[in-house]
Amino acid sequence: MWNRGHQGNYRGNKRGGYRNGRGNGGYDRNYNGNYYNYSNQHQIPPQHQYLQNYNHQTPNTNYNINNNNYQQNYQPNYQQGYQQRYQQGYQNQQRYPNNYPNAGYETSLPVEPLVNEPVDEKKRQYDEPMIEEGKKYVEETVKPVKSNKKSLMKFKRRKVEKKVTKVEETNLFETEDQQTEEVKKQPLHKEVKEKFQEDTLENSNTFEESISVEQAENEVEAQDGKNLNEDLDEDLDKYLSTLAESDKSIHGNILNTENISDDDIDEIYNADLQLLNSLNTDKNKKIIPKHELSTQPIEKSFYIESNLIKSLTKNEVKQLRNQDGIIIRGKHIQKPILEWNQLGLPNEIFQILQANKFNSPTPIQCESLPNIMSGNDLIGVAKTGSGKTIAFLLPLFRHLLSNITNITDSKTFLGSSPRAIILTPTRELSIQIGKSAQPFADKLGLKIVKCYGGISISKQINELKRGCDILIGTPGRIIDLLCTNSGRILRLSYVSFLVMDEADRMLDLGFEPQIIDILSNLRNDRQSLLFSATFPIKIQTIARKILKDPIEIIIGNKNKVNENITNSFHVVDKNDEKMAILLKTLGTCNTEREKILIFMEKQKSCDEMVNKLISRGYAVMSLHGGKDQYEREGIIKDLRDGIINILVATSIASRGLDINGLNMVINYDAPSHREDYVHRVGRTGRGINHGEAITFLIKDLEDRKAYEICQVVDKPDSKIVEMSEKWINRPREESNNGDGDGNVNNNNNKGFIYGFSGHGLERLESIRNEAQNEEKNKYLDDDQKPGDLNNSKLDDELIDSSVLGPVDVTIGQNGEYVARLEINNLPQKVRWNVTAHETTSRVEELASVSVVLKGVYKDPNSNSNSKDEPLYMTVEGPSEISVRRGVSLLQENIRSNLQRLNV
Ligand SMILES: Nc1ncnc2c1ncn2[C@@H]1O[C@H](COP(=O)(O)OP(=O)(O)OP(=O)(O)O)[C@@H](O)[C@H]1O
Repeated sequence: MWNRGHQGNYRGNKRGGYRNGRGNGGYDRNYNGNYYNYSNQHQIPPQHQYLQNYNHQTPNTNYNINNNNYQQNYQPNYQQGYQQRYQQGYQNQQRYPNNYPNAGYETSLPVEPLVNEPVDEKKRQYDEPMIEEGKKYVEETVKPVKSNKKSLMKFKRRKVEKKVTKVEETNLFETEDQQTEEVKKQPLHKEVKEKFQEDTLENSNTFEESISVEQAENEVEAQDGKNLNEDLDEDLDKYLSTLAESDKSIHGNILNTENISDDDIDEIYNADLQLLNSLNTDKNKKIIPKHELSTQPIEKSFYIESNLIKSLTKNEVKQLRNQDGIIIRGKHIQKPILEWNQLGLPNEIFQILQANKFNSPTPIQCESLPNIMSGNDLIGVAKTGSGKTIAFLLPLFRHLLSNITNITDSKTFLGSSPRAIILTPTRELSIQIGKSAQPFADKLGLKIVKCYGGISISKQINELKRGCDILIGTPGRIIDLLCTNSGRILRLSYVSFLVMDEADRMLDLGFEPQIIDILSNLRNDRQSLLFSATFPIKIQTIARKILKDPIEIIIGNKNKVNENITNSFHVVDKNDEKMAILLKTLGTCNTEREKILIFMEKQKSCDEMVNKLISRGYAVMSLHGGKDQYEREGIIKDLRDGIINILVATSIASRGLDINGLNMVINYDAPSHREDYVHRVGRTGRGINHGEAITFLIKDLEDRKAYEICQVVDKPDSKIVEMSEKWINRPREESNNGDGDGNVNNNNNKGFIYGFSGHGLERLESIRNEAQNEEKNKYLDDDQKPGDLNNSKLDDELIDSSVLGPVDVTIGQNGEYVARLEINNLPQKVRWNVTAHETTSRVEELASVSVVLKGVYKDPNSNSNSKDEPLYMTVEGPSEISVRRGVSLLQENIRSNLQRLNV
């Protein structure tokens, strides 16, 4: 019985939840009203007391719905698990009332535990008090309410007729709390509940599809949005449900990808664009509707040099710059400022700077502020935590205050015409920038809207309809919004100020086309800024295309770790040795007061680490791409507020996070690339604070990682220098040139020695490319390796059209969807690239599929009798959409590599 009920709830949860962006398959939100992930065995509420109890209570609890034995695993633990999660949910509802607007109302919780399986005696002594407490609470306060799909539809139809105006009314409330309270009192809620109970009684036998009042309200809320916005026509509704469907499929699939390393799952929406294009319209490409660009003159230059700055001689300026290791290039460069008052900032801004105790500007601020405020485009590269955000925010505000744009609204346009846009690669960074900008915006009367994936698009639409001066967001979601309702919700034609933060990351992820798409909707004469802490050479080239005659400012040694951070290393023989050292390290920290960020490579490892640390009494949570946006924000807030002191995360937390008191970063799994190292450890030692970074490296296995780290750490530890040199001086199987016929010669074991001398960064870049090639070699059979690296042409007919053409998706034995991509006949470089770990793991991550390389390479020109199948890749996933998406990402990679080779 309970199984059926539970399944119904789960399904209803997914269906009800996705509309408001919460029900990301697997998060038992409706069930317990909080962020509990089925796939995480011991996801914890952020109370220390509870952390400890929890661990003892259900050490073997397994709620992993991916597991085929899910029901078996789940059932025995249901009783205590449900009670625990319920309590956890209740605690969280109290802590985050705004996240749980229906807290205190009916929930879908069953009144009675539904199973009576014997509970392990050992556990019972821990469990009983909590079960009793939970049971009591449930009996006293929670009423069971269920309905079914039919009743929901019936109810929704009635709602549509009534044209509710709830959202407009709620805007009148001053605080969110007040709003929540008032909303509860409104007739809408009463009506929702009554109608639901009525319908529920009528249909109480239909258990399978039961959904809760909360879900129903969510659905109705989404519907209300539609009623409110009569002008949002059917297209929008269709569009939203399309998004929701893809959301559902993507997030549902995330549960299956706990082993992926989630460098950046944030950009899932970016990669979804293609998918959305095909789903949303019959056209293949989603076109951003064009708006007429504003031609109002833009005032960009506000800076007037103060007398003191005027008096600085060239030599003095040079000396000042030398002290901070500043390199500055470009035309019409301004001298740096030394004090805030040399900028002519409005009083309101000045007051906030004072309130924040930002007594004087940091070097990146000193150099960039006068240059930006003189109207220049600018590329700013400065270390993590060096104050780049203020360096672009202050000129942005100044720009908006001086450009009072006259926005002409046509009758058909319903949304916002922001005047400034800040693009970020991740949601977290959007939130972080929004947080820094909000106090200024409040004082200056400017409206900020944040738009990023993972949360309800309809809420963002509603926000945009109320106006926006500054749009902060990730490219994928912004494009979605630009296309929404035929471009009547958001247009960028009035944007005169563009910022791209962590720009290298955005471009590096391969989202250049999306960015170009967005930029093509902006005025050409806008002012553009680009900021980052790392700036690899290849990205610089692209950046220069986007900006006009930019001034380039590089503070300190670019791509280097901030010197406020002490870097230390533990070289271990085996992975297993790390845990003991970690515990010893944590033992020496005051984990009650200090905050620590531990980086791991995989989502699953993060969750496992959390369990281990909880069992030792630490207040810890994990953060990775498998968690939905609400959850991620809640976890960061908990760390910020000191509710937890340790966060275990994948590289998703490596950029933008600015947490006060975070004084240690531990790279339990070392990062693969130098930029990642810089950003990860840059979460500590921010502003004027000192930080500590500890990195574990495995002897012999991670020499290359040591090498990467040595490039960005000032005085690296002798242990890792040794590893790094081992990598540099490694005997290396040099590729032979082949004989031109595709036949492979024997390898010569030529020693290939790189030194540090030579051509600086370019030299290092070429070494790095070599390293990447080495990695690619691992994926290929011996007879594939050497070949002709310059072999760029192959007969067209050898490239089977099935590689780039439509691919069949079939259903496998276990109900999974599978597609096959023939890659045997592709040129070697293209094969290497598409099979490289970086490519496949990114595709797996973005499309929530698994990509496997199969078969063996067969020279298309030779008549081999081998029975093996020629090299191919399989893309496997739980939905056709995800598989097609995986295939199209791989094809895109192949296509761009073929183009590069000029095939
Ligand atoms: N002039 C200043 N004086 C003192 N503190 C400052 C100043 N400017 C910024 N800060 C503080 O320094 C910290 C780091 O700033 P910010 O987040 O802008 O760094 P960042 O350079 O963008 O780092 P990252 O590249 O890691 O995102 C923040 O807490 C910010 O409030």
